[in-house]
Amino acid sequence: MFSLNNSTILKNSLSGVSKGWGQQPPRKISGPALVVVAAAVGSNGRPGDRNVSVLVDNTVKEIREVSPVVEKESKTTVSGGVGDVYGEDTATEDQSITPWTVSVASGYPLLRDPHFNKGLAFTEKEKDAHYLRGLLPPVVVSQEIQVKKMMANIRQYQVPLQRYMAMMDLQERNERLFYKLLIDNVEELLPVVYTPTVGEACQKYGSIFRQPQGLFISLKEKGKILEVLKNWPQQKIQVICVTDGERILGLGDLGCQGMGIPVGKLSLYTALGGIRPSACLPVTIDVGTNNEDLLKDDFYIGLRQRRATGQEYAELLDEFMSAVKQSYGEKVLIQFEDFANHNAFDLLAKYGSTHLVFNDDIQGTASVVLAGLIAALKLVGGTLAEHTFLFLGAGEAGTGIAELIALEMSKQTGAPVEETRRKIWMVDSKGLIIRSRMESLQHFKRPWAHEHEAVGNLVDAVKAIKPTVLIGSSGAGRTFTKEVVQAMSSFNEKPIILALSNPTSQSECTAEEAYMWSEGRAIFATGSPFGPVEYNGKIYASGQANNAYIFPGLGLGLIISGAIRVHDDMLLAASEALAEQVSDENLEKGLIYPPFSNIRKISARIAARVAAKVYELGLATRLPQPENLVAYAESCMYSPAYRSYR
Ligand SMILES: NC(=O)C1=CN([C@@H]2O[C@H](COP(=O)(O)OP(=O)(O)OC[C@H]3O[C@@H](n4cnc5c(N)ncnc54)[C@H](OP(=O)(O)O)[C@@H]3O)[C@@H](O)[C@H]2O)C=CC1
Ligand SMILES: CC(=O)C(=O)O
Ligand SMILES: [Mg+2]
Repeated sequence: MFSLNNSTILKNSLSGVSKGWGQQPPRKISGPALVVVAAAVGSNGRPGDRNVSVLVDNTVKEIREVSPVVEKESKTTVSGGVGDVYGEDTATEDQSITPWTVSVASGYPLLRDPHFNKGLAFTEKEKDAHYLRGLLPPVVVSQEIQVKKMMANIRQYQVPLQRYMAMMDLQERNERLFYKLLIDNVEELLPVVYTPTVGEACQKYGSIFRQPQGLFISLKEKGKILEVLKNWPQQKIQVICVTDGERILGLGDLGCQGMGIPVGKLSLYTALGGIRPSACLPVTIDVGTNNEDLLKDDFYIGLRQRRATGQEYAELLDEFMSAVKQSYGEKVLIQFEDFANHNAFDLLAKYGSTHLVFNDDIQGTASVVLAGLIAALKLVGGTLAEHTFLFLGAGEAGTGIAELIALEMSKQTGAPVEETRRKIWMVDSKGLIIRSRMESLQHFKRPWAHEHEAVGNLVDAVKAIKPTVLIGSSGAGRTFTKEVVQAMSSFNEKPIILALSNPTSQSECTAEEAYMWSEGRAIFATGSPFGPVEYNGKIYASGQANNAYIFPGLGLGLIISGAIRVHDDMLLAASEALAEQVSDENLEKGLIYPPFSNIRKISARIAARVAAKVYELGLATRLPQPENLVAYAESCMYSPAYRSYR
């Protein structure tokens, strides 16, 4: 679909084109939306196709108008007197028809277009101007009433997945209302559109699939990715979130069904970071799956083959990265999400110097955890370098966080990073990472292999290392046992314990367990949200250590400055900006993150700090630098309020 704002047809009136149900005769309009739909996927360049010129923002653009193949054969009329213009009713199952339509987005199609639909909020004037009379009941309601009604509806669903589906339905029906709902009720709806519910949605994505919400690029599209990108209705893309579905949260390989993750992340880019929805493109690269259950599942939506690896994988990714740059330019931000670590680090290293890329699991998580630690120091005292860190899980999240902490320590103390890394220890599935294991370690674990005797499990590692900070990033649930938390609490007055793994089922421990086993002393945060906990008559609220605090603001900062590369200093800037948003009041409650209810203000501040760093590093292309970056960032943010249609 081509969505053309404030457009007027220049030439080639659409009168020769068949009209679909409820479409109006062709006419000149200056309304909200001239939408020309050419949804004939796979029908490129057939005889009968022609180009149509339209005026978009004072520029003449050519679009391809696709002819229906069976039009000539379908003169019959189906019962009820409705002309079977497209032949779709009379065609037999073995005849081909083309699913195409060309329409002006008024009348019925306007109600079916999620970008422009306002539902019951169309005004009387709009109903007249846009052929909506009779298509809607007489009432005209405000967006606020619509929000109230939708929230009441959503709250009636007890099952989280039903809430998720209700939100997705809304997004496909009325995009602005979806974002208004999400922005105004962010703390309540974040767990619905994001972790933990999005995890279950991905597991069941095949069963609940209704409408494509992003681009599926599989091995079948090899050699054609540039064309595939053109099938997406929007062409002014600023942010892409891409996954290959191999490490979806802590749920493992979900193949093509990982699509829920880029869709969810990008809805946060809009709701939390103010990036226009039409500028966001969710992508799933499908190279197969090694998940046997999915391969056997009738409802699985992806390629039914085991994962392609090596050159075949690399070539598809390479074609994708080139096509993206060619289609959207140098400054499109590409966020890698939930790739398995054997690809994630390599992709980041490979494209980090040629594209504006960012790995959320490695870098975004690092930035959010560092922010939480900077805030936590106000509660426990000392500098970063005076603390000792132990990670359970030495993958993308764990080693990414560790590296940023070591970098920040190095900046603060002047000591080389090789030295500051020694304050950080890691346990993986084989025990403590130590020098004697060096030969067998993946490259990203090697900097963390310190001299020590072998330690086989977490509780012994805690007792041996005596960390002040324990961070869970293993994806393995319930690994912070009573013994582990009690050991941490035996030598720390206020142990800092972060259980980062998602979704809730994979959390290293629950909030209740953390407070109970530490006798209320833990400074605790989790990747997925937990409600407040009462222990010994006192209420404890834990924060959410999730990269959702960082990537929307970081992305906004990169975009408003026209950044061409991501640099570690930008991650540090984002951490500092986030840590500064933690108030004394938050800290008094034991919270090391500010509430999500303020997230748009927080994102604007993060964006401003990141943009300032982009300018400072000479990586900005939007010149001159705005004087007040916070105000500028706020002014650039998407608002979901309805627009008035002429
Ligand atoms: N809160 C947030 O914002 C974020 C949370 N996460 C979460 O972090 C988790 C891990 O993600 P990521 O780092 O990308 O995953 P990786 O697969 O890259 O790393 C997982 C690591 O955990 C280790 N591990 C797995 N099981 C165990 C176990 N039972 N005991 C000890 N170590 C174990 C693995 O060991 P080995 O190498 O030996 O196999 C590996 O080192 C996921 O649940 C994810 O949802 C991720 C990003 C952001
Ligand atoms: C939050 C996130 O990015 C993850 O769990 O993978
Ligand atoms: Mg992730």
